[in-house]
Amino acid sequence: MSTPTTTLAPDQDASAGRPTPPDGRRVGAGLFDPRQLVQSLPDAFRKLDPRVMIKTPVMFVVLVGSVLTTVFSFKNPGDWFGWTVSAWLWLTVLFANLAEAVAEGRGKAQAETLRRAKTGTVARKVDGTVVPGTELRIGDLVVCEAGDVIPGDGDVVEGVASVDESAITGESAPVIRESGGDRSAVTGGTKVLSDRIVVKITTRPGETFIDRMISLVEGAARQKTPNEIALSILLASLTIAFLLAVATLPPFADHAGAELSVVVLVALLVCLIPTTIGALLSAIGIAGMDRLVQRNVLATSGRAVEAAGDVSTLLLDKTGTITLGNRRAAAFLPVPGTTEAEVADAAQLSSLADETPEGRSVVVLAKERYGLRERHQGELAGAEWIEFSARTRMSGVDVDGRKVRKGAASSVIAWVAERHGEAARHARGPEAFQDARELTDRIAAEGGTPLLVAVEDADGARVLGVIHLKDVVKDGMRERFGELRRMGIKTVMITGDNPLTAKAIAEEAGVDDFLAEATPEDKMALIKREQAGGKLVAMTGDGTNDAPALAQADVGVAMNSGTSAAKEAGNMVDLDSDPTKLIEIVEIGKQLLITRGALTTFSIANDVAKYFAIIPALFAAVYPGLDRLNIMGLSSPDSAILSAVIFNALIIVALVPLALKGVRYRPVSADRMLRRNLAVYGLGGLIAPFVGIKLIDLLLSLVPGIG
Ligand SMILES: Nc1ncnc2c1ncn2[C@@H]1O[C@H](COP(=O)(O)OP(=O)(O)OP(=O)(O)O)[C@@H](O)[C@H]1O
Ligand SMILES: [K+]
Ligand SMILES: [Mg+2]
Repeated sequence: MSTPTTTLAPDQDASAGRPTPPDGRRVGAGLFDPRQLVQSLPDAFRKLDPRVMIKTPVMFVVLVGSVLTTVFSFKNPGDWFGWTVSAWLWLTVLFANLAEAVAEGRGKAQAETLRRAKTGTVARKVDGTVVPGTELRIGDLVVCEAGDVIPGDGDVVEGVASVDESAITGESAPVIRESGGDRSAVTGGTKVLSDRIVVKITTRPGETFIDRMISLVEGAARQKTPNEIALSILLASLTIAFLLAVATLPPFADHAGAELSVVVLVALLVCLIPTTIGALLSAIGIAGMDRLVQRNVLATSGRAVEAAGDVSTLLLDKTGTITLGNRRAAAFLPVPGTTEAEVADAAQLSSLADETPEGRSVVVLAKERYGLRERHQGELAGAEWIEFSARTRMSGVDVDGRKVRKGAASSVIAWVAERHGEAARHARGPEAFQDARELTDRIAAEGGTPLLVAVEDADGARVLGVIHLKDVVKDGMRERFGELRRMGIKTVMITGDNPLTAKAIAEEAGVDDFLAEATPEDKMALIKREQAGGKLVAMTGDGTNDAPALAQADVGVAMNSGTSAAKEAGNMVDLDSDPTKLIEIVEIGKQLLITRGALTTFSIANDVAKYFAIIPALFAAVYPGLDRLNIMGLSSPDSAILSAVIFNALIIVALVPLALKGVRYRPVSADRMLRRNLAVYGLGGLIAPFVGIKLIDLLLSLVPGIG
């Protein structure tokens, strides 16, 4: 294993915890540029293919209507009305396709950049053979050195290196990838900047992370989500109902002595069926995915994004998510009978090989405050290092017949108790730990993490004192959790820390609940319990330990810096490896659902008004009394029908920016949001056409020959 030539410490993973702008939006994201409409025009025409159109039944009906009215117009070439209606019906279909094309267009540029990262890598296998990156198989071991582009996805099995992941994250600062830990996954297409690593390939060529990212941002892998399918069925049913209703009109009109042309019937049908939402539905879904991509989150399915919108329980890690995560040693506190320097010395000794941020901070504090110099590995030949694990909650060293341990109070006390057996000096049993307990409880009550330091030597096993680890709750957490609460989401903090510390931090941060001394099994059990109560659960994770829970959660966000297992198990990956992102993901999911709901409401409401424009127009000649329904006072039957058709088409384009950007979103309960949106978009949907159609009618009446 080569030593890293970079000075970047592993916890300085540059992307982790990168500050996002206050509103969570990257510059440029969500902005709508009218030029996109023009750029997407060719795609909009391509989508006129009936095999593509049939996937949106509402718009397919409009397409058929356009063909019918066009055929009719060819038969009656002198009928300007038929031609105009046909033209606007074609525009309606085109506008719908345009909405989808614009939504897709935003991912295309990103896909292009990604493709560039992919082309032509070669892989050097450990056995010395060189093969093209496309011929790698799962399990192959490849060597990557400074300057190499990593040929495929995998886990580092040997070495540590700094890697430039800007090809996928857009972030130029290098990150550390190393074997063994929760930072072992590497992505094909990223570049090794220093050192040498051996990577075990975990995905087949063509199915790599970048391949998946490309199909994702291009929308190629997009499938309708369950909610979209349900809504599509509703829209199709409405369409069939209106189709039947319109079909009964000719006999009825015949009977009354009125004559209804194909053009008028098609125009009526198109105005009544929910074309607005039919046209915008897929754009809304794509835009939701895109909003996630803009924040460097990749969802494997639209379903995951939707689930994020329905989540009612959020599991958040304490360290690094709610707190800053650089938990540092702040003081060494001796129990009566030992000195501070003794505690510092033992603490430092136990931490010399402890690469966790906590371990390194202990070494630093002992050096700074107590002038203890770092002992070199050479002086400690024969030492057996005990690495920290979340399960044992301890770390330490066995050297020169002396065993030193530091760790969570319960673990260290158990370790000492196991050792001194019947020794006289510990005859008081658990009470012997009273002094230590008092110290740890005091630290924990302030939200600090106490680590007990203990030794076993010729004098027996005993607790020496306590290390006070300090961590700081991130700014603005209380407000964020307040927002989540208003949305009706319960937040649960999960930590391996003791219950007292957990309680103090939970109170300070304002989470609803906490789970202390949590093992991976506890996490899993918690998720299952919440789900059994019919709730959707979201969580983040990075370790192999987290994989089962990530898979079980409805929304499992894996950190890009984490292990391949975690990334495989979750249904989202955060390229920035920022666990706080989960909160934004939920907001994006909610916004997606709300946007879809709002535009559906608007669509159905705005069709009602068209009724009042068209029905009186149809029967004005035979039933003059119906003219009372003509509350808009439209100038003529032809103008009324045409105005309604034109409005019906234009409203689609007018709403494209809203569909892409999402409706304005505030953290309130789903109930209040629903009521508010019914009021705004329902009422708006009712009123807008009255105004719009009247205006168009006025404009049309200026054209000679109409009205
Ligand atoms: N380097 C270490 N050496 C010894 N003990 C440690 C070390 N780091 C942490 N501990 C102890 O182990 C406990 C569990 O740590 P772990 O990292 O699993 O959870 P955590 O960081 O407290 O919470 P989170 O789940 O949010 O990461 C800590 O509360 C602490 O008491
Ligand atoms: K309509
Ligand atoms: Mg931890």
